[in-house]
Amino acid sequence: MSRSEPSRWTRPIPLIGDASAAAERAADPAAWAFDTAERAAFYGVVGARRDIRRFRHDPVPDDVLRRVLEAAHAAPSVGHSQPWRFLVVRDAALRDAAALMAEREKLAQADLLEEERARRLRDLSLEGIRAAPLGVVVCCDRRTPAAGVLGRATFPDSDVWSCACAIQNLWLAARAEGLGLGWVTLFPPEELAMLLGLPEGVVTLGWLCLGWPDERPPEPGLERRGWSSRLPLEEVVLTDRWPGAEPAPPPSHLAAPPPPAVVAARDDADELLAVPASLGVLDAVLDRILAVRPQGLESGHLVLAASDHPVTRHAVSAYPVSVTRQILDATSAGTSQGAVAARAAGLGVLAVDAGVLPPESVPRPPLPDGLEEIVARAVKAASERGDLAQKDALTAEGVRALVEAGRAVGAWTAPRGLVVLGEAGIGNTTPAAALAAALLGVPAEEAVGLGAGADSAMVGRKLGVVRRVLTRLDGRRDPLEVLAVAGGAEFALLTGVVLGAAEEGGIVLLDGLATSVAALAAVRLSPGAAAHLVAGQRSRERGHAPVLRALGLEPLLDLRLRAGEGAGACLAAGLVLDGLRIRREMARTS
Ligand SMILES: Cc1cc2ncn([C@H]3O[C@H](COP(=O)(O)O)[C@@H](O)[C@H]3O)c2cc1C
Ligand SMILES: O=C(O)c1cccnc1
Repeated sequence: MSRSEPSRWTRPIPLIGDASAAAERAADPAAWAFDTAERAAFYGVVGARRDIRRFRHDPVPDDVLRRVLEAAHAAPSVGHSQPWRFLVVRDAALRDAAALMAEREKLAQADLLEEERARRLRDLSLEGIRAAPLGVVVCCDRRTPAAGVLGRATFPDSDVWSCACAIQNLWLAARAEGLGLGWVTLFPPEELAMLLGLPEGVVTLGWLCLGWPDERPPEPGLERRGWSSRLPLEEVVLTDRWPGAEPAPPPSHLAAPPPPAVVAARDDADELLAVPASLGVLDAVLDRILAVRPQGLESGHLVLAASDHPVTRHAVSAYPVSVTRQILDATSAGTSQGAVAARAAGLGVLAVDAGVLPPESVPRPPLPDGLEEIVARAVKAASERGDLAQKDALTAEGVRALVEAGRAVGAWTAPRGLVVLGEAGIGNTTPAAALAAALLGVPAEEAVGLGAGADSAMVGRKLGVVRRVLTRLDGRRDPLEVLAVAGGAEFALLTGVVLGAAEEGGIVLLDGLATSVAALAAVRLSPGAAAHLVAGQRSRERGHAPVLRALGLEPLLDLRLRAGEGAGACLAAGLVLDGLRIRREMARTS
């Protein structure tokens, strides 16, 4: 293919927004700083901010007031919600009433203190409320439901913190202007709200006295009066974990990609002649892949693990057990849905028999480089199988052997490209649901789905089995134990594949629920594995979405598949390989 292109295209500079280039940012990460004198002025203001208690009567010019209020309004707020309202109180009668309220509260609180502290509190001057020409009451309008504001659902009080940030901005701006500010919170909040006529759902953060200061204290007043003193920085800055906290768990030998690799992948993407992140979810996935594997990927393998499941004796699948053998044989013949999808995406196929009866009728291409023997030994070690309801799916020894065999398969596959996971096993959506419920700590109903086509009576039986497994587990979450009690051979093997591939710096592409729970078990064993995972799709199976959420992964495709065999992951693999090719071959700018 001959392409004529200039050796380098010029970088399109956006006419709005951030015009900086990744190359500029890399050349001098500190270039966004203010100059030395400006920084000194800023720290000067921060260091000279004081809580002012004595004020002059001179009026504050409107333009100065506007500037400090603009600074307050420039504060950060949760989800950019701007929950603050600044009530500027000029009415002397209102200020008198507020001062009286604060004085009463001060005396009431002093009565509760021991004598020395009480005397100091009584000495605290609240005269500023009357004397300062302005009161600014910062109110927080809390009437927006927390769930509707980005970032507030988990920290419902972050709207009030935003208002505190506004107060700090106002305070620093006031100091820079030479104004004094005193923050008074000695109010019963409901009384202050009543005085100002605040509606239900609007709260105050106290009263700010604002005016020209009639004192210029070199250090904080409470410090000067010996109320307290500034702690040394070393006492308030801690490292990593709270002193005396439980020692951190031993670090997993797998680590997420180092930050420079993540930034390098982003820098590289910035050079493309394309709208930044134009490929959306795919671009985010490509960035993650290239952070782990800067050299990229051009092909890969579908690792399809298959196994029988004694749980089928409880009538939990709409299909006979013999179908598993058919899928595996069709995979060997290159004609199963998963095998064809793999071929279409340019992937090789490793069909792994983790315990399927009867013996094959189509000869299975043996696994390469001694993996066949490793897997066969593990399958033998894991020959004791259970029905989940009464007996654990596997023994602890069986799980260990299968994980280790999977690890060898992953380690072989990862250096050769994408590691695409697939599974086959009639009945396996029941253990998949049990694993999901156990690892996520959710009830059976949130994990059990229709599988290959259950009716409601069958779903009821699946629920019954999963509940019994969860009862037997009794809250235990150790991943290897969970795999033994609630899993099955292909799950343990695929968990190992994820670990082995991640240890080799590979990228693992997940399919449906079964492959994703196997990956979740791997991540619970070794959190660093998470950086190596890509969610190919979100399937229709009930428990799949919560498992992907727990893995922190956004799926590339959402086609309501219920295919298994890695078919969805292969479709996604095509997309990923195309995306990587686009990154490699498209025009770059400088
Ligand atoms: C013909 C056929 C081909 C499949 N290929 C994958 N599965 C998928 O369905 C099975 C799990 O669903 P359940 O738990 O309901 O049995 C697994 O083999 C899975 O890979 C298939 C299922 C069938 C019937
Ligand atoms: O979620 C899946 O991958 C799935 C669903 C139904 C049957 N087999 C697999």
